[in-house]
Amino acid sequence: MTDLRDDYQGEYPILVEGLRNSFGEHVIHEDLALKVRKGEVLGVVGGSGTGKSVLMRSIIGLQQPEAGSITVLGHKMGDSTEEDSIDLRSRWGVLFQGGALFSTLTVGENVEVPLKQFYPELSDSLRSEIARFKVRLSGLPEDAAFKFPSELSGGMRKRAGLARALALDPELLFLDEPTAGLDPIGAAAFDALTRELKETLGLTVFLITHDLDTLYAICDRVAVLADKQVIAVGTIPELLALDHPWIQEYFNGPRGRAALAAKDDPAVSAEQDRGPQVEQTSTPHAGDGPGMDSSRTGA
Ligand SMILES: Nc1ncnc2c1ncn2[C@@H]1O[C@H](COP(=O)(O)OP(=O)(O)OP(=O)(O)O)[C@@H](O)[C@H]1O
Repeated sequence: MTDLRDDYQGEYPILVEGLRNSFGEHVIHEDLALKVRKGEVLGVVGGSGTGKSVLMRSIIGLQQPEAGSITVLGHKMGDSTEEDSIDLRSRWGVLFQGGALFSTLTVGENVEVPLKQFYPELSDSLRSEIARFKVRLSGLPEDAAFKFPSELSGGMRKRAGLARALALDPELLFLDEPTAGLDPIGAAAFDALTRELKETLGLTVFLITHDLDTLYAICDRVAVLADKQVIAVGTIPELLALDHPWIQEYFNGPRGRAALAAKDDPAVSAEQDRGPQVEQTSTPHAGDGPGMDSSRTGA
């Protein structure tokens, strides 16, 4: 297998341009563009059904787009040889909604699945040792490796899913609503773990969430999906400077204000305030509402 791990030096490990997805008459994305920066946690938000999961599935090759180009770690999706696309798949990890663990396998065996698939030459003992390490890395006690998913709490199952996503030492981590269904303490702990792993492992994280606390706590920037496109990308203060109605309602509504009030870490706040200028990635059109012209995108 070709090893492409060292050949990517670019600024944007994920580049999406002109993306179109539809199911029958139902157009989900039209001319959607997005650039994910290396080493950032990018939050992806949008109303229900705006196509956040379909976007993620398109990026990781589980959804064949009708048009557009998607470049991941310098490789154009769809253009690679079979060997290269297998190699590419080993460079990202995915935590799907609900964890998607195999219920008949223990946690450790779940983590071993991708190891077996991509590195069949590993001995059983080494594979099992790596799996136990990933389990611990995800904040679970080592004995969790020997338990079945049904024996774990929801929060522990999420961590088990994360352990599997980290099995191959990925450069990119995709998380689809990781804190959904967790109690506030469990959700905060998962957020802290995500941020810590991102820092220590140098991950780039694509994070779909409805959780405002998560956005405030760990996201470097947030991309907003609406009207079939990514209508804006920026730090939360930058997004708040736009007077798009959905953005205002989302971040400035009662829940948004509560999340802001709950955010008590000044370091996170300072980091967000220092963030880069907001990018407006879509072409403004009638549905974008007032304030989405390019003269208003800078915070
Ligand atoms: N395989 C499919 N076949 C038909 N329609 C689909 C398929 N997958 C997704 N859709 C539709 O595409 C739209 C976008 O779905 P998607 O799951 O990406 O939304 P989302 O933004 O992630 O929503 P939520 O926040 O509720 O999870 C929805 O209307 C959904 O019904």
